[in-house]
Amino acid sequence: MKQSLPLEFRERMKNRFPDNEYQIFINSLDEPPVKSVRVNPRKSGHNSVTNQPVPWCEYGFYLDHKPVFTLDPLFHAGTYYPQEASSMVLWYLLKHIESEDGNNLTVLDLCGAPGGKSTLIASFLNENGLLVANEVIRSRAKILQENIIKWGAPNVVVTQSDPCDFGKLPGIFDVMVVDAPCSGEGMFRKGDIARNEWSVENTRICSERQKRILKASWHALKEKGWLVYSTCTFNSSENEEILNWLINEKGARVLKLEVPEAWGITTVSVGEGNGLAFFPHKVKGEGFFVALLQKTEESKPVKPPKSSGKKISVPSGVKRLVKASENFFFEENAQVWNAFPGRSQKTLSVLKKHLNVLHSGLKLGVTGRKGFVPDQCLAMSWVRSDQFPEIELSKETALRYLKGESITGVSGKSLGFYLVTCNRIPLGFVKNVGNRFNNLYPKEWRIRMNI
Ligand SMILES: C[S@@+](CC[C@H](N)C(=O)[O-])C[C@H]1O[C@@H](n2cnc3c(N)ncnc32)[C@H](O)[C@@H]1O
Repeated sequence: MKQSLPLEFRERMKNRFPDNEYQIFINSLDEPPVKSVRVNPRKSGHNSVTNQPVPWCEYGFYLDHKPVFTLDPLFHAGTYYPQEASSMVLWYLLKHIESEDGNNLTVLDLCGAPGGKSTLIASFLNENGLLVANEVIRSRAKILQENIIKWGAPNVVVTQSDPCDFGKLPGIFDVMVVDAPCSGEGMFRKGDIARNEWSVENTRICSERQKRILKASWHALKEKGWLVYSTCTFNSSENEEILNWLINEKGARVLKLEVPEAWGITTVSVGEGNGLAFFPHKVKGEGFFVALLQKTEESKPVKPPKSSGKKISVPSGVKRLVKASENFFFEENAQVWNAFPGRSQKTLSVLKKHLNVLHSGLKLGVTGRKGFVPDQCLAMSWVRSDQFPEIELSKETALRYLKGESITGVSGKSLGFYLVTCNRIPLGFVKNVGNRFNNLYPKEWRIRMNI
């Protein structure tokens, strides 16, 4: 039995709908949440995809039941991401931007953890695009980093920085996604936490925080750049009011978005355009609000720092680890090798100057006393070349591998590193040391659940 809805929330929502619709809306908040996943188009093999597509996102699917994701090796392999269906509408907005500006975009996901929107953007961008996935809270930034690595895209930078730090990077992003921390009214079906934490005062605090985040980072958007602003809440102080504030304070233009009626999305007029509101009694998804805005102000792009001019010699064995290695630049730091898309090298140097960069591109491995040790990031990457022999594991053995156990029952293999797979999808590395296969799966990613 869920906790009852806050009285003041009910009062506010009464004014949004006619009487009979209000009751249908309220009843819908006691229904179980809708289950959905978004698959990774660069890694096949997801076994729970249904024939019920999410209409506004090419790779989104509804599920009839919620599997225990932790017990599915393909979840750990980054073949899909459990994502709430309404928030996948970001795909539809990115399609709109693509129709005007193409797909070679530099995108910032400012409030990124745990990574739902970031992995969606990483799937959307082509190889010339760049995503900066940021999260200000350190522990959450680590989760974002893990999910990004599992997804396998080479053109992503993960940062842990305050929105103010992005203000030091004028005119750098074509698109900025601000999926703002909010009062979470749209999550009322998911449990009691959002209901318990809700208060009128909290919606006010959230609204102020949202303005602060936007004010601090606005400079980072290019002139004519796009802002995707979203929350998972219904109240206007965190939605329409924020858009009006952006119109008045920043001269932003709110786009008019057309959506098919069959989707059940409500358009809410703001300025010369509209926001899209997702009400759970009308759409198959949770409560959500999103709008697309365009910056009209001038923003002089920041100059990249002068390159050190230092050319390093990259061992051919390192280059061979990556497909189309000519498109990457390779860096070595304290014996750790990293590859990053050459086209975005200058942007990366700007980011490194002002932000706390946790991850950039593709960590290949470490050259130690006993030779090169490949990194987990390489196992997960979709630009890894076929340099490592594979060992296919059953689901049971794969789960034991993901718990950190060493692999047994494999014989007749030469010494060295192997990529272990399940359904031919890579999970990580093992090293055959003769009498056993050492498990190289990162300790902090291990499954702790009983299997
Ligand atoms: C709605 S969640 C983001 C969800 C994420 N975009 C996704 O799709 O998985 C909002 C995020 O904003 C972060 N956050 C909280 N306070 C913040 C602040 N003052 N500035 C920037 N981000 C903040 C939270 O830690 C949280 O990860």
